[in-house]
Amino acid sequence: MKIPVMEVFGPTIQGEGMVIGQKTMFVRTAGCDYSCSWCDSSFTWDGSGKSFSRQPEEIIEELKEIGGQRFSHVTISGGNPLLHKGIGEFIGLCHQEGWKVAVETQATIWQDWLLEVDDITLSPKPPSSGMVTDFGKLDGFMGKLENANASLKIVIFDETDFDYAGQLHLRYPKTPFFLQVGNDDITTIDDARLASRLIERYAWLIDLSTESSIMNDVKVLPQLHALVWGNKRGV
Ligand SMILES: C[S@@+](CC[C@H](N)C(=O)[O-])C[C@H]1O[C@@H](n2cnc3c(N)ncnc32)[C@H](O)[C@@H]1O
Ligand SMILES: Nc1nc2[nH]cc(C(=O)O)c2c(=O)[nH]1
Ligand code: SF4
Ligand SMILES: [Mg+2]
Repeated sequence: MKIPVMEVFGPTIQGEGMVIGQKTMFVRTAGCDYSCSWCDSSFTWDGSGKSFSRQPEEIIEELKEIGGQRFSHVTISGGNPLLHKGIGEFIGLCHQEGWKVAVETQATIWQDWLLEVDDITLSPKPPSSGMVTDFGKLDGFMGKLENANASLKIVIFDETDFDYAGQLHLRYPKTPFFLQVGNDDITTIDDARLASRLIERYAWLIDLSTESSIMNDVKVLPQLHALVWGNKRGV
């Protein structure tokens, strides 16, 4: 079953969340059921980017062409990869190659193949995104992942987002919980200025977290790739 692919790149490092720093390839799929106001990958869904429909075997070949022997971990992001049923077959092929597989999703659409994923990052969206979380649906989603290696990663832009994250952490206390600095300048090409802005925002988020009695067992992270490469695509 074909999968619409936007870009394949790497090896690079995972810049976010539960396996931050992990050397990995990326497969970015097209299409999203959300339209977050601050989406740093809006080219996957706003019509400004071009995707190609690929069979799972063709994506495996492309990964080998680009990454050679220099990787053993593949991260599937998007857009929302959970829109695509064909990814199940792709994950099976990655495992046959001996590669681990990670997925990034906002946790709005279920596919049974999610249970085959080695590192699952769930990123429900805070109020600043303009999206509204269906908590009932999310409960069902989290329930099915009880025995999986899943984490929650919430992007924070303001104190309302931080309160939303607190609610989520209280609702799912057993799920490893990550707070991530929001990038509020996703178009600048001034990398030095962006890095200093993001470090400032990181300090602000650390302060909020250390002062909170809800956020005790949490990890507070920047987007490492944004600090290293700014808003550059394909890294
Ligand atoms: C582009 S999304 C694709 C996967 C999926 N649609 C999702 O949102 O989880 C990948 C990750 O980037 C995060 N992200 C998107 N825009 C961001 C921004 N401006 N600042 C910080 N993180 C951002 C998302 O919250 C998500 O965790
Ligand atoms: N290096 C790097 N790490 C990432 N972590 C999540 C990404 C994404 O866009 O999903 C991403 C990305 O695009 N690049
Ligand atoms: S859910 Fe992810 S890809 Fe979709 S609009 Fe939001 S940040 Fe972008
Ligand atoms: Mg990104």
